[in-house]
Amino acid sequence: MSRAVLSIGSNLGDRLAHLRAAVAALGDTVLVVSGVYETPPWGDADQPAYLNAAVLVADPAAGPRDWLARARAAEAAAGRTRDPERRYGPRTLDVDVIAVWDEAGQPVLSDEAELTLPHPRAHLRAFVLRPWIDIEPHGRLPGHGWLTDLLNAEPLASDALELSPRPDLALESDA
Ligand SMILES: Nc1ncnc2c1ncn2[C@@H]1O[C@H](COP(=O)(O)OP(=O)(O)OP(=O)(O)O)[C@@H](O)[C@H]1O
Ligand SMILES: Nc1nc2c(c(=O)[nH]1)N=C(CO)CN2
Repeated sequence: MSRAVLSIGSNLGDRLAHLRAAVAALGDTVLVVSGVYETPPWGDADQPAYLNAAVLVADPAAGPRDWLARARAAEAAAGRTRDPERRYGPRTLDVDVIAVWDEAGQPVLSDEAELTLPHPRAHLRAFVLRPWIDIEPHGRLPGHGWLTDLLNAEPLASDALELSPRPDLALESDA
């Protein structure tokens, strides 16, 4: 059983619809979806606020590259657009593969440019860790430790105060 945590984010157009489209595109691989958070832009301040969430997915047949391909397909399904000139600029939908575990429950590590695991900036991003804690309160980011420790220490603790839970924006259509 390969398991993965994906981070989804949107700050252009109908942000909630884009997140919902991502969850729909992941189909029955989706085990749990976090709450939705409104988050200040990270890495490039001059853009609108994001909606972010985390999704736990599983598929006995999927390898790490399959999760990347599915992330890209989910972005395409939501009509991903972005400004190619801006590294951390606005986008209709971003789906990142944060971490993958193999069938034995061991974290998959990779330093390839096309798929780096765990995601090389996940430990710096409250907008990734906070939603992930919703669905795995005792989770660990491989190589970095407990999610709650990471989020409770500076500088992420300050960033976490800037995240707004949006319980009014449910992602699962049957929620
Ligand atoms: N864990 C990963 N998840 C998603 N993409 C990855 C990962 N590791 C490497 N990549 C590669 O990163 C490249 C850029 O991805 P993307 O456009 O989503 O980056 P970004 O969202 O602008 O920045 P960031 O990766 O910091 O969120 C992709 O071509 C992809 O192959
Ligand atoms: N709050 C927030 N900021 C970001 C996000 C995101 O999903 N949420 N994604 C980015 C892409 O690299 C850059 N900055």
